Amino acid sequence: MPDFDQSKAYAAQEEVFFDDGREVELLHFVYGKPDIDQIRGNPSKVLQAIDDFGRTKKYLMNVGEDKGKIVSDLIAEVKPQTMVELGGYIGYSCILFGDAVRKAGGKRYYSLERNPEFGAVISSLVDLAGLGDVVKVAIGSSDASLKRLHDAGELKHIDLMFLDHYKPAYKPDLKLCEELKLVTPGSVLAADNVITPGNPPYLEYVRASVEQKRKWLEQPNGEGTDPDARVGQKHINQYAKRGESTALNASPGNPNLVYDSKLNHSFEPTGDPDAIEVSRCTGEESG
Ligand SMILES: C[S@@+](CC[C@H](N)C(=O)[O-])C[C@H]1O[C@@H](n2cnc3c(N)ncnc32)[C@H](O)[C@@H]1O
Repeated sequence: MPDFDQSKAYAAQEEVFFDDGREVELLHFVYGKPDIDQIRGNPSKVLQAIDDFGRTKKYLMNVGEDKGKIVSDLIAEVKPQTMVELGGYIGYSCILFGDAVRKAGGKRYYSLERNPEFGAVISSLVDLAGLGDVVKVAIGSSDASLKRLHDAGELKHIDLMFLDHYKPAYKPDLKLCEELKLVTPGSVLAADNVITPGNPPYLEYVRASVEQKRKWLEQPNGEGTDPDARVGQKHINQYAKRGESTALNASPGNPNLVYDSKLNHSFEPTGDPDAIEVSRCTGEESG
């Protein structure tokens, strides 16, 4: 793994580091750039402008260049027709990966974002980057959006999924995708922040054997809809401001799916160590 280039570090994360007006401030910053006409229609230049804000103004919870490269390389290899991200924020990963999906010959990049203000920022910057033909932003809780897109027949299969939203929702949302047959053998998952802040329940699930997953499913009370206590309370509290429900869907998933799962070490845009877990669904055992 290459070292982190400190000259590219984002500003440090503050106690309150999102949903404090900085997302709209970012829009003014980007659209106020003297070279805005060169930025229009150019995904790399839009990303540069966002990085510029993150480095010189305020921290932004973007995937960043280093971890972003792991997923961009995966897109070039997997060549997904359909890619879904859970958690879009201001559109950094959406623009980086939406552009990579288009270059790899893919058709659709769905960005699922719960906060409507953030969703509006994503749409504005995606439009600025000229990616409106590939990207579709879906506003709402990820599980509700997955169900809605599936039930409408719009989302039939997920070739590659980037998980980067509410940490306790990674595992239940994956299980929902399994149940809806959106994730099947051939699907690939890339999960962000599995070290910072960490996500033990998700890692345990994608690394478990089919036998273990069948045993968990047989447990009398199931897993319930409360966040797993192993995911930090600090992360859970961050989303309390809007009074959004933290209840999780209780899908049984498909325990018969087999994953080949590997940790890829890298860095947050601040330089803090983090990793992306890449899990390839390689098969399905008969039940
Ligand atoms: C870390 S940020 C995403 C960063 C983005 N993927 C990037 O790298 O540019 C997490 C985002 O997930 C959103 N979020 C949290 N819980 C969600 C849920 N249940 N459904 C959809 N979005 C959610 C938050 O509003 C926030 O914008």
